[in-house]
Amino acid sequence: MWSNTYIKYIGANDHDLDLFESQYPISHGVSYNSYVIVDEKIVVMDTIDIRKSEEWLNNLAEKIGDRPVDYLVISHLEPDHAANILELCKRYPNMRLIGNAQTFNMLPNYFDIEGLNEKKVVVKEGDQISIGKNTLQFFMAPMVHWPEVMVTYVPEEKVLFSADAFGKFGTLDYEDGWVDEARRYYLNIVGKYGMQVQALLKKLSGLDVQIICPLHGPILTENLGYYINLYNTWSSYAPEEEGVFIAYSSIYGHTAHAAGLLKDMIEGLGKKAKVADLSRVPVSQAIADAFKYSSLVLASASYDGGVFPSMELFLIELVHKNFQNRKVAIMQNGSWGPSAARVIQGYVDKMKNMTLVEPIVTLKARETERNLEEMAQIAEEL
Ligand SMILES: Cc1cc2nc3c(=O)[nH]c(=O)nc-3n(C[C@H](O)[C@H](O)[C@H](O)COP(=O)(O)O)c2cc1C
Repeated sequence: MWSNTYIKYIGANDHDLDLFESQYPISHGVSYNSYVIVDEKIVVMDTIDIRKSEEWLNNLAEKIGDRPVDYLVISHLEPDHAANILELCKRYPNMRLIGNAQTFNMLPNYFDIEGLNEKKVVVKEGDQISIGKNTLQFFMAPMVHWPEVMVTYVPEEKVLFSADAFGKFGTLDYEDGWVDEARRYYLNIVGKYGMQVQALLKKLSGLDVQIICPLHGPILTENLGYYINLYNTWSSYAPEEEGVFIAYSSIYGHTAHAAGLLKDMIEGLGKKAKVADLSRVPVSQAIADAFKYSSLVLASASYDGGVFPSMELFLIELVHKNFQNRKVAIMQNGSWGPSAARVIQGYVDKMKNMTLVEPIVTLKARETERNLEEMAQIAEEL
């Protein structure tokens, strides 16, 4: 793990949590990162999830020995980073808490901290605090993805403490190439707030950042342009890759079969296509793939005069995450009164700048010759 003369990692891996934020499956766990800056003052950069308090307190003690903590910087109050604020206040009664006005509005919702008024140091955009050889400089990042979020820059080390930005699922002892789990993390958790992320990226572009210390996932030490470009793509709702994501919901398998045929047709034209069964793939994965590719196919069985539930959940999430700027095609299946397309279209209408590729394909169980012709047509146009 990267560290330098002043900045030390004191976080912990969680290999056992099943669902992050009670909804995202994390088969390779997650890390809760926390850092201590050991300078003339000792500064802790965020605490940690309650599940790893003991390990974190031991890590901190190992780095600072008997020296007391002077400051705790609170980047935001989400419990996976803030659960130990009260505990740290008890251990270090003279410690000051650094946050912004909104941090201190919200802090009493979580903890009763004795003497909070004397402990708090309220910072605003651009404020600086000297801690010895180094300086902490604060930049507000409201709604990335909580209202009180702020990031901290240490100009002397060219290090950015980026809060949840540039984070990912997966523990630090699991190597996976970063991008897939960072995409799933970003688009599901922060995806709705593209505009606010764009504002933060604009602010950061004026800083000489060479190291990014996020609150989940590895410290980023090289090739930062790659990560920043991806964040720029994701937050501007642009596709990352030309290709078609075919998301289907099927009860008996006919729609699944048609989705597979469409994939073959698209690939036959030399284009990239990926298929996902929405009843089996986690919706967070399907959301990440929908954002990754330039075109989306929504294919579903009809269900009780509407659309199959796994498709409806996916559509609700797409709208919620501000999904936009894509080509979209619709396929419905219904053996007696097809109703899926009407519902799907209602959701697509709520998304910005979507181009519907026609015709809408209606299957009545098995695909017909006519269906195959229609599918060939949408394969061409996607
Ligand atoms: C509970 C239930 C409700 C259904 N509701 C409808 C419906 O409203 N309209 C319709 O045409 N078919 C309905 N169907 C039938 C399926 O949509 C139809 O068999 C379709 O061809 C299934 O495609 P699949 O093989 O991809 O699952 C329903 C099936 C079930 C199990």
